[in-house]
Amino acid sequence: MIHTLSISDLTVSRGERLLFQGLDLRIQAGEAVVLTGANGAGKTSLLRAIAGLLRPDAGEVAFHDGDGNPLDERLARGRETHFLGHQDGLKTSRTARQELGFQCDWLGHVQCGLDDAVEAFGLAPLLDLEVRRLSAGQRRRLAMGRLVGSPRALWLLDEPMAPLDARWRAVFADQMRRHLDADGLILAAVHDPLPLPARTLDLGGLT
Ligand SMILES: Nc1ncnc2c1ncn2[C@@H]1O[C@H](COP(=O)(O)OP(=O)(O)OP(=O)(O)O)[C@@H](O)[C@H]1O
Repeated sequence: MIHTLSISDLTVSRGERLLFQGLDLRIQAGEAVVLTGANGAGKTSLLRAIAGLLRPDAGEVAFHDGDGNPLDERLARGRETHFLGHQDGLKTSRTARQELGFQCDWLGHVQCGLDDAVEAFGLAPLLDLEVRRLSAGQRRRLAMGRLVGSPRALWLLDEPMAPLDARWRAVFADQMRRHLDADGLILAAVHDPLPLPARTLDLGGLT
């Protein structure tokens, strides 16, 4: 299981633009880090680089277990990491039930986790609706169901709270606390503070 995420001397550009260089960051089990910075500073790009969806120009992203042994990058990313991006990544023609079932099967869930996801994010009344009929906040709650329905150590979250109302923000904050208590790791790009203890990495950038 991922115990430590280490980013060393990371440099990322998009097109001609250098977003950041020489970036170092270490996150351990039970820790949350919030990623701040102006629009376009490179928060999403950093999350994508960690997830293996964007190739950095230089530097290293490494994963280690609790004994300090290096983990295979592909397995750490493919089996132990959740990436919740701006797009919820849901198929709109399926019902919420079908989509949650599909997503959690694909990600390797256990059945009780699926029930927990429904319970955690109040999904029961939505399960027979097509995803296309859900509001933005309801879709985000469905997408969040994956985090609980298919437990993985590292959560990479891109403005996770954005479409949620106050009630569901509080619920998600509680889920994040539980994840940290269970030795999970969280890196979340945010524009508003997260309601939990977290270190901050500011990518700065022009407004
Ligand atoms: N596919 C792409 N090709 C070229 N440039 C891109 C691409 N995606 C993003 N960029 C550029 O990279 C820069 C960083 O974008 P990124 O989405 O990482 O910023 P961000 O900090 O997450 O911004 P926001 O707060 O607006 O979500 C921006 O200038 C953006 O225009």
